[in-house]
Formats: sequence, structure tokens, C-alpha cells
Amino acid sequence: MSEITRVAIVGAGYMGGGIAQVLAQSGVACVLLDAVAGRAQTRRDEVLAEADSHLARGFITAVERETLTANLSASEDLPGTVGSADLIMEVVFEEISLKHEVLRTIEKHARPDAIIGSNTSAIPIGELAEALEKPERFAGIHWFNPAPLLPGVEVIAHATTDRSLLSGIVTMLENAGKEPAIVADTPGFVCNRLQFALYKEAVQMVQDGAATPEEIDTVVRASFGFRLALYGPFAVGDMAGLDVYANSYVSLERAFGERFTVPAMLKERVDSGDLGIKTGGGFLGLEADEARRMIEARDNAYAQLLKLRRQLREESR
Ligand SMILES: NC(=O)c1ccc[n+]([C@@H]2O[C@H](COP(=O)([O-])OP(=O)(O)OC[C@H]3O[C@@H](n4cnc5c(N)ncnc54)[C@H](O)[C@@H]3O)[C@@H](O)[C@H]2O)c1
Repeated sequence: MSEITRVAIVGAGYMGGGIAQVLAQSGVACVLLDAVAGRAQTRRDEVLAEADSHLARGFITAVERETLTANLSASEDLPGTVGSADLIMEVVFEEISLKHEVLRTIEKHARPDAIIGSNTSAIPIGELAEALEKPERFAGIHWFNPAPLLPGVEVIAHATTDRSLLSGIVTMLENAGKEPAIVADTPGFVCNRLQFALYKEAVQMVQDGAATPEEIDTVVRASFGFRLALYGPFAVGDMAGLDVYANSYVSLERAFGERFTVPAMLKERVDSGDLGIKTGGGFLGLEADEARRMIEARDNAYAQLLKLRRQLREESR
């Protein structure tokens, strides 16, 4: 199977509806299913109403709104709907025994070449795959809330996922305007592992009396959080200078111990003279020309972001 054009979404809750909206408005035929009778139809109606509000606020175009109505449906016929889908998304409650049961039912009715995906937040994909006879057709496809607005989607391959399936998933997501990344099946995947590391340190600072929650939120959103809207930690680190980062860890480790030891991979780079874009190289390995363009684009983007931020603050007053 090459292109994903029909998707069945099992679990027409909050996330199932959001995922269906994004895919259906990009032209993928999506059918919502749920264990509760009538729930899929109700959720379809809610999604269409929400899309009207998105259209009125300029989040989507009139064409996307029309495409959504044409492509989004609800069904009570799980075997028939799952049996005609290229991709079946499991989007039920975050409970492993329920997900296992639902995945077994999906596999029973799915075409032999269909892909099965799960939107689990935190259950290892390999553990969910244990319910399946053909685990190689299974991958995590982890959307973020609210799905219609957040661009990221983690595509998670477990140990035996057939990697040739991933490009079809990525293409479907890109066609729907998303920015997917293929990541390994490790706890928290990428987003939650990083998010919870940050949150833990923030709570620790409040506990230590270093700053209040309000002060921490102000510093984060006005400093590195501002950058993170546009650049990931590696782009930021390469621009800042890897030596600056390595040296900062020395002071932090002295104060807070092992959790701030300079990472070996960073130390090796700095010891070998790779200090990021100022020496050429860095984790992203940008050529001098690319690095220069990135810096120029960064300054334009930050200036625009600053204006947008002020405008949003004024609107929210
Ligand atoms: N809510 C979020 O912010 C968020 C973000 C990312 C991932 N997720 C994950 O997405 C999944 C769904 O979360 P949600 O917030 O949409 O939950 P939800 O409670 O809004 O929806 C779950 C839906 O699954 C249905 N369901 C339950 N058992 C079923 C079955 N056997 N067959 C068919 N449908 C069944 C329920 O009736 C309900 O409509 C979870 O795994 C969650 O961890 C949630």
C-alpha cells in the first residue's frame, strides 16, 4: 500500500475528533467509531461546529472547511469501517488492557496490508504491539493537544515495526500540514521526556525557594521558551556555542551534582574543537552559508515573534 487515503479512528473522544478534523480537512476520508452508541455521530457534529468557529476566526480556509464535511463521517459498523481503511488509529482511554483489547479487535477486521497506529501518550509502543499477531504493521502516531493547532506529531517505531510503512504515515501527516518526526520507542518518547525533565527542575526550584512559579513562568516564556517556539535545543545550542554550554554544566554540576554533568557527546565535540556554528559544525552540522542564513532568518523571526507576542498580550487584556 502506498498512499493513505482512508482512515478509521477508533475512539471518538477529544483527541479522536481533533485528529479526524486535521486529516479530513486535508482530503483523507476519515470515519469516527466509538464503543458508545451515537458518540461517533455526536463527535462528528462537534468537530464540524468547531471547524465553523475555526473558519470564522481564520484558522482554516473555506476550501478546508468544505473538504472536511465531504471527508468526515461517523459509523457504528466497526468491522466494515476498519476492514476498508488503509490506516486504523486507536484513540481510546489510556489504559493498556483496554488498548490491547481494542487493538486485537482492530487487527481481526483490518486488511492484511493496513497500518495500525496508536495515539498513546505514554504506554510503550512495544508493549501495545504485544496484542497483535502482526506487530510489524503497528506504530505510535502521537498527536498533541489541541490536534488541529499543534503542528508536531511523533511517529514512533517499536523494535519490530516495518520501517517501510513510516514514509506513508509521514507523507499523510505532512500533506495535512503537520511536522512529523520519527522517534524511538523510549519512555516519554521525545516530547514528554524533555517536557517532564524541565517541569521537574522547575518544581524543584520552587521547592528550594529559588523563584516563585510566576517568576519562573516569566523567565521561561521570555527567554529560552521564546526561542523554542521556532528552534529546537540543538539549533539554539549550535548558535550559542557548544563551549558556552559545556562550561555552564561545570558550574551547575558543582552546585547540583551529577544530574548536571556535561554530557559525554557534548564534551567530546568541544574537546575536538567543534564549538557549533562559530567554528563550523555543531550538532546540526550546518555549512557556513547555511549557518549565516539561519542567523539572519532567526533575527527576522524573533522580531516578528516579538510583535505577535505584544499583539496577543494586548488582545488578551
Ligand atoms: N487529551 C490529551 O491531551 C491527549 C494528548 C495526546 C494523547 N492523548 C491520548 O489519546 C488517547 C485518547 O485520549 P482522549 O483525551 O481523546 O480521551 P477521551 O476520553 O476524550 O476519549 C476516549 C474515547 O474512547 C472511547 N472508547 C473507550 N473504549 C472504547 C472501545 N472499546 N472502542 C471504541 N471506543 C472506545 C470512549 O467512549 C471515548 O469517546 C489516550 O491514549 C490519551 O492518552 C491524549
